Amino acid sequence: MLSVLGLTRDYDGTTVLDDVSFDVRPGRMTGFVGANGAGKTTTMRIIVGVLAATRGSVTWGGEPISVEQRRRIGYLPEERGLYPKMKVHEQLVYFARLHGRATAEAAARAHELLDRLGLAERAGDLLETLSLGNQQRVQVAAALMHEPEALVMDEPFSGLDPIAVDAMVSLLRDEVTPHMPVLFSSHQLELVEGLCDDLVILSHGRLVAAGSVADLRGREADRFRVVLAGDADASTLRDVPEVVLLDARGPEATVELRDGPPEEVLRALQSVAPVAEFARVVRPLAQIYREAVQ
Ligand SMILES: Nc1ncnc2c1ncn2[C@@H]1O[C@H](COP(=O)(O)OP(=O)(O)OP(=O)(O)O)[C@@H](O)[C@H]1O
Repeated sequence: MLSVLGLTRDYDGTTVLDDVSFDVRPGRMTGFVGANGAGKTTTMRIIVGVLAATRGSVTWGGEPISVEQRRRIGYLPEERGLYPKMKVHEQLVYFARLHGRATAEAAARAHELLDRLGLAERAGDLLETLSLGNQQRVQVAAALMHEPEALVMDEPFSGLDPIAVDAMVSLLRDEVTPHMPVLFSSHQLELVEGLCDDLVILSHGRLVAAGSVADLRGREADRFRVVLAGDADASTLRDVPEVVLLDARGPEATVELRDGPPEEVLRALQSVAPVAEFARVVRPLAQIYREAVQ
């Protein structure tokens, strides 16, 4: 497990990251979200070791992270870091060689990754001749070239079209092993929602929420939407002792379960009126996010 403990970073006396602690659990995708300037890039840079913390630490497996461990992280930097005048395939091999990979092995891996990302035909082209979205795909391939043991990716999906996002998501899913912690920042909440298991939310340099998406949603796990059949008035559900009626409009209502498993509650509701629909309310991630940063 990769963890940050009490991370704090000051710039010229201004604290931009304030006592931030969270875990990036292995084998799970952790989405890292927060408004512009919240401190995500700063945190990621500290994790990979290109920026020093003012206070706090980064650990891997419970021990302070070593230089060697940091080399085994696949990092996608925000500022990107490819050579515009170098050919795509050559460039990927070069990055893998920097990580000590043999040339033949690196060449095969580069072909495989370019193929997975739909860029096989561009292998021999100069990077600068690719569209920005395609350069982004090459950047992701570069981060994966040395078969990293952890991934830290700063907005890997920004600027990608939906097809490219799908290819990237599928590639990441294949690359993530059960031992691999993965942290990626994004402003695309629907994407994070579909992809991540855990979520870390920063606001103004402070941690406001961290945990599994299921847990963060679970705060309202017992909230159900009820639609009564016909034009029955849902306000009559006020008399059902098993629920608290939160909202009623025509035949539709939102209720919170007070007592008992959902099947029993449904039976209690049906004793008042025929029920056409009874479904747990799942809060969209965007709502969890807005509530957390408010
Ligand atoms: N080199 C620097 N000198 C001074 N302030 C900096 C420096 N780098 C970052 N900051 C400040 O630190 C704060 C956090 O920035 P950071 O880039 O970590 O945020 P972020 O969450 O990644 O934002 P974004 O979503 O826009 O990428 C911002 O207020 C930024 O202006």
